[in-house]
Amino acid sequence: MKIGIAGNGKIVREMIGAAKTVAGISIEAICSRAQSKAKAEKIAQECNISKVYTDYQKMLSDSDIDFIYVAVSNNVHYQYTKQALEAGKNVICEKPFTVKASETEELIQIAKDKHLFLFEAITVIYAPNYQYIKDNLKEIGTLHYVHANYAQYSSRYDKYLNKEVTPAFSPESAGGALYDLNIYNLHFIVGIFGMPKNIIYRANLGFNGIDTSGTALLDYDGFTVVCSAAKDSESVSGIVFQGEKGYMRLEGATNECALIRVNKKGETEKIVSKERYNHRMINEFIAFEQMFKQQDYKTCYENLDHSMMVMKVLEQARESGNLEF
Ligand SMILES: NC(=O)C1=CN([C@@H]2O[C@H](COP(=O)(O)OP(=O)(O)OC[C@H]3O[C@@H](n4cnc5c(N)ncnc54)[C@H](OP(=O)(O)O)[C@@H]3O)[C@@H](O)[C@H]2O)C=CC1
Ligand SMILES: O=C1CO[C@H](CO)[C@@H](O)[C@@H]1O
Repeated sequence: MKIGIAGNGKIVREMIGAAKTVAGISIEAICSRAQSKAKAEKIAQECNISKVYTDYQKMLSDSDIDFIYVAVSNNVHYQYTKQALEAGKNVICEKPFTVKASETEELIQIAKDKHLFLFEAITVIYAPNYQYIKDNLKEIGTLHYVHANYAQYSSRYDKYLNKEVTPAFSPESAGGALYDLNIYNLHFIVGIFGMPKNIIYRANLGFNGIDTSGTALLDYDGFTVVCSAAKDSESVSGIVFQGEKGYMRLEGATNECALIRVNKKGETEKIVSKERYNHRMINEFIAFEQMFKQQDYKTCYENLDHSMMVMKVLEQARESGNLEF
């Protein structure tokens, strides 16, 4: 799996560190807009990447590359991914897939038509602890309440308060708490329970109309799920599943899926900590490499069906929260 990276931001360094630990993956090139060439050059130098591009089309015509990792701001995921697929490259696209559900639908169709791999870089669905909860949730009996909360005071929020808007807080870049953090809760919940019957989103809007935090309510048969996320305040993050026979709690940030506590009536607490690597992105890159090596389009396209469902939920939440992008 020979990867060319589009982007030079915070996640790119993390991805390089994680992907480099996976056998079978190499990073061939990095591409940045001309105005930010220096940032890409610095990453290339520090991370030992041999090629730096400032022209995306040139990177797309590089025959040493078979995958593009799209790690630019959310509003340009669609454009970058579409161009890559049309150039015959497989793509790993950062979360959230696109701004609109119809864009994701179109990308999936192009990938299928061209028989290419298309992965959403979403840690959650590749985490062993997510799979554990999915497989074992029935142990706690009939569910009545689920609450997911991912609250992390953003390293960019102080700038935002000083009216310096980074992509993570910009409506033009499709940033905000729903698209940046609550997306992880939605992947987790939709991955387990499927499409909700009804979705509403109530946002706390900042001075530029971005949701700095907010809560989505997802109605399922017999129970409601609360999905909250905050970039403007810190709290205890996690997901609680409450059933008639007990409760299960995923501890910590939803994208980490670090630890599960299972408490069943009359039993001592069970702690589950399935195999984890020292970076949350390693599991997903192992899975991508395996699917590519085994030419496992079936799993890839099943995961795309899941991403598509999440995009529909995300879009309904955005519309219900009156977010202006
Ligand atoms: N999987 C994970 O754990 C994480 C995923 N992410 C995702 O990664 C992506 C990038 O986030 P992050 O690295 O934090 O963002 P940064 O704000 O650090 O970087 C933004 C990147 O987007 C580029 N960019 C911004 N606007 C445009 C544009 N109009 N056209 C082309 N490129 C543009 C910037 O390039 P330039 O320098 O030229 O402006 C820069 O490379 C997001 O989609 C985010 O959701 C982020 C963090 C964690
Ligand atoms: O996806 C993400 C996960 O964590 C980050 C914070 O550390 C977020 O900012 C980010 O966009």
